[in-house]
Amino acid sequence: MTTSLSLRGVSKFFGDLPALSAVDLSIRPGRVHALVGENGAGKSTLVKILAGLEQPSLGELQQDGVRVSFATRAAAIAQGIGLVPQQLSLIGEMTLVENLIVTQPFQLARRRHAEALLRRSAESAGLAITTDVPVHELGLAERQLGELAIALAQGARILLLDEPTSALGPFESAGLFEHVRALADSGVGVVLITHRIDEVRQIADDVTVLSHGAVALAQPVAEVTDDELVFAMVGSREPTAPRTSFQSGRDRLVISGLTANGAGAQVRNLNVSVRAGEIVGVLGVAGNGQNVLADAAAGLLRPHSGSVTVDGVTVSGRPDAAANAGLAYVPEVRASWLLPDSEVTSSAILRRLRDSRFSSAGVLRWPAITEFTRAVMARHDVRPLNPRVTAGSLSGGNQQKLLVGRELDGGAAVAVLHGPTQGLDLGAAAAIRDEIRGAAQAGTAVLLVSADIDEVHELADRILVMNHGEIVDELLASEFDLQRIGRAMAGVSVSAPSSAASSASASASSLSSASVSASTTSETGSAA
Ligand SMILES: Nc1ncnc2c1ncn2[C@@H]1O[C@H](COP(=O)(O)OP(=O)(O)OP(=O)(O)O)[C@@H](O)[C@H]1O
Repeated sequence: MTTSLSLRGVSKFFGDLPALSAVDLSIRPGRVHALVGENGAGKSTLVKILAGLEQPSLGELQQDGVRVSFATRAAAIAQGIGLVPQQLSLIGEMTLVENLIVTQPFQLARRRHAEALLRRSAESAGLAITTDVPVHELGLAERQLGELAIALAQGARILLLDEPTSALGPFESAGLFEHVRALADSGVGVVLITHRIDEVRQIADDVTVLSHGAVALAQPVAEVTDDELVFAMVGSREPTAPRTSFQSGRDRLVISGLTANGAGAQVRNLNVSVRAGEIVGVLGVAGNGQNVLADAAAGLLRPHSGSVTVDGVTVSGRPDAAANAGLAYVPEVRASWLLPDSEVTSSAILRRLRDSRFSSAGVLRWPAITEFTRAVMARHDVRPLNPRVTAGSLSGGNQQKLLVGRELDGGAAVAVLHGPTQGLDLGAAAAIRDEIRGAAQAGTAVLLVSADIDEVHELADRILVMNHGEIVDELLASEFDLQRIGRAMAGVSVSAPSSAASSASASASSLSSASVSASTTSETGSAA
């Protein structure tokens, strides 16, 4: 059974601030509707209204042409509205089956029934999921597919996907889109929030651009050009500064013989050093140990063997020592490094609690903290510029700007950045890349772990490729070769004979097309 869902003249105010203004939008069976717009444009708010998590201040929802209201998430689920939120919502200690049961405890009291339902829903959509381990042991891509399977098991006929690909590499994104396309072809209506124009082209039938809460453009994708989309999203901007060439400095981050276990992955015998002023990019299909490398480099994981030093100080397994040695860290999951329920001030000084400017004799100095927070927010364009709002009320992109800004401010010795621009719009991503270049210019050694090949291409002086927990290839920026990187990411030996290379050619060509169109995005981002 199919269903359509629309918003008619919907506005949403938080206090006096309008997050949405008189928005019309229709989601139709069998069609994928892309929702794009700058950070803070109102995309997540719109999706939350469709999902029953927020109520419109004005206007109405219609399902199959009839006025409806979803007072709660459960009410929307009952009407077939599935949601995969931006911050993944699964409970880490539970399996996917248990996560499904807690959403519908009455209907799914029997575990065997819930498990069969989840498996059946996943299989019918071709999703490979693991149902018998706690969710925190799954990689991000697997969790995303798990959320999708749960939405289907709940009977979703409309799927709301809030930036499902922001932390995924091109392989996982392509895989996810295949499933989404198949679901749409079976009659499901899909809303996809994304910042990437190549993704709009790849999968969407219709596109709506939100700008400052209002609809700036709404058209079938086939009838709109990239330039029109970019202009509707960002207007016009100054070009970003190119990276000046890297002058070799001393080793600041040294990882020697590192073997460690982390969330669902292992790294083996890694040797990486990053010099002052150097940006080393790490690429790999998600789940191949990049997050373990990043956590270990930040001192958060105790390795089985090997060590991590920052300016000669051993920091492995010692996050305090890492912070004292001047290590900045932006983890893949930003929620773990911010305090969403507290005012932005708390998140801004989280890593500076012992700074004498902000506390003395155990007493916090709030005027200084508030002033500092306001300055961080202003410097990094975090909106709204109000230190008193909770960090969790900031849009996803503004949370990311706060986090990256907080970490890079103050001249770090080493910066370990995992997906620093994920979830950012073109302008904000360009600003963060400028900050990363600026930090390197000032002598910070940067380890940049990213799923975004274009970003690594644009920033890195050297590129490492990871597969199955090992570094399988290393290239200088001047040796950048997409086919070679694609083969290494796909686990095909770099010096593979042509028969093996041809088996990887499908992945390499999908990589290539992802990147060609993605480079359109970043070029427009910098040129627009
Ligand atoms: N619960 C809330 N309380 C106060 N303001 C909020 C709340 N939720 C959202 N906002 C504000 O509404 C505006 C729109 O936010 P929203 O999260 O919808 O943007 P977005 O387009 O999804 O951004 P992003 O791309 O960064 O995720 C922002 O200014 C945000 O700060």
